[in-house]
This record gives sequence, C-alpha cells and structure tokens, in this order.
Amino acid sequence: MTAIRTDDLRKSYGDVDALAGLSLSIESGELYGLLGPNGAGKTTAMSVLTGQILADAGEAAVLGVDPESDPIGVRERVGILPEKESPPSFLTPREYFQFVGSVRGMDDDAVDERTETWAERLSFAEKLDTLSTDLSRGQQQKTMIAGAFLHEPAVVFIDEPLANLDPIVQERVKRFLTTYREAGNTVVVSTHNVEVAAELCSRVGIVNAGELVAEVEPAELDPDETLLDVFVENVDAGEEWKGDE
Ligand SMILES: Nc1ncnc2c1ncn2[C@@H]1O[C@H](COP(=O)(O)OP(=O)(O)OP(=O)(O)O)[C@@H](O)[C@H]1O
Repeated sequence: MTAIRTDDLRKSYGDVDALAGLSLSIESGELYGLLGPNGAGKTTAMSVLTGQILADAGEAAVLGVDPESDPIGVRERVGILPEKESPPSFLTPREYFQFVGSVRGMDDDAVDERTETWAERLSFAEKLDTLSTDLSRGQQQKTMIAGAFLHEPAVVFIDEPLANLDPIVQERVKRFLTTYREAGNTVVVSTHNVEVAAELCSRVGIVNAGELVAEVEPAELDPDETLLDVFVENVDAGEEWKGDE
C-alpha cells in the first residue's frame, strides 16, 4: 500500500523554488531517507506533507489524506520530529508526554507505560521530572523523539533524528527505527548524513534543488559503489572551491 505520495509538488519563496516538481511514492513499511544538500527542499517537503505549510501546486497524500484539504486529519495520523524544535521549556519530559498523549487521545495508563519504556530505551529516566529548560540538548532530543512515537503512529516524519545523541543512544534509536518499520510502519528520515542513510534506510531519495534526482536501495548497491558516490554524481555542489588547495 502506498503510504505517502507527492505528484509534481511545487513551493516557492520569492524567486527561490524550494520544491520544483517533487514526485515521491513511499510504500507502507519503508524506512525512506530524504537525502539532500543544504537547501534542497527536504524540510519544505516534510512541512507540506504534515500539513504545516501549503504547496503552490501539485498533489500530496499521506495514508490517503490530502494535507492541504485536511491538515488536521493528517496530523492525527502521523508523528513528527522537527529538526529545530525543543520540548516546551516550562514542561518536564513527563508533562510533555502527558500533553502529547492528551492531544493524541491516549489513555493515561498507556502514556505512563510508554513514558517508562522510552525513558529506559533512551536512558533518561532520571530526567523525566526535570524542566526541559534544564535538560542538555541531547536530553531534549530524546524527549522529542519519544514524543514523536508516543502514540505509535503508522507514519512518522523525522528530521536528523540522531543529532546531538551519543553513540550508544544513536544505536538504540537506529535499532528502534528498524523494528518499527519491520512492524509495518512507515518512517521518513530527512538527513544530510550519507552513512546513516546508507545503514538505516531501505530506500533513499536524493533531493536536489526541490526535485527527486535519484532513488537508491542501499542494500542493492554494487560492492564498488557507495551511496556517497551516487549522491555526488547527482548533486550539483555549485562551483568547485579551490581556495584551500
Ligand atoms: N520560510 C522561508 N522563507 C524563505 N525561504 C525559505 C523559507 N523556508 C525555506 N526557504 C528556502 O527554501 C529552500 C529549501 O529550504 P529547506 O529548508 O526545505 O531545505 P532543506 O533541504 O531542509 O535544507 P537543510 O538541509 O539545510 O535543512 C532554501 O533555499 C531555503 O532558503
């Protein structure tokens, strides 16, 4: 079943074409990587798909729901981990999860149980009752990750999920994501990190200048080819910098 589809999606900011005809098709159960250079349009695509901004043209659907005509319907069905956001500074992680749980219609027992599971999974049980303003950047990131998955949505959009996490927790998040996808859920990961995309994703869409320029199944690459090779071949990095030579 197709979980996410975009067809010729376009979005401009003044004379910048953030999305210049992006067409994607992502099946249920994929851990799909959106890989692209800075400014490629990855965040814009995720924002359109999660009903946070409107496209200028083109079509999109998440689990069959159009994020333009029914943004609330989409947000009810998905989890979101935005790149730059932190949990509210005036809430503890436990209170943030209660807030997320109430918005997502979860019962209190389920919220309590998953709070404990996530605190153990990401090793931050001792911080559950600390105000978010007093958490480290990594502890805030752990809180945001847990918040995105708390209601176990069938589709989750995550932007640079491993940012600020130590290597042990990174491994746990990677293992969780793989298990989550194997259970039939769909995860879209936006990243610049080619190694993470190659290791984690079942399929990677390389986005450049608002368009899909290549799609790769990392497991199917020839032994003498890397995802970085495909990325470099398909992404125009502008004029070559020769100043440090
Ligand atoms: N609100 C905005 N106003 C003006 N320009 C914007 C706005 N949001 C994005 N852009 C521009 O649209 C283009 C795509 O931005 P976007 O954030 O989607 O890229 P990205 O692939 O997520 O980049 P990065 O990897 O650097 O986070 C960029 O050129 C950016 O400057």
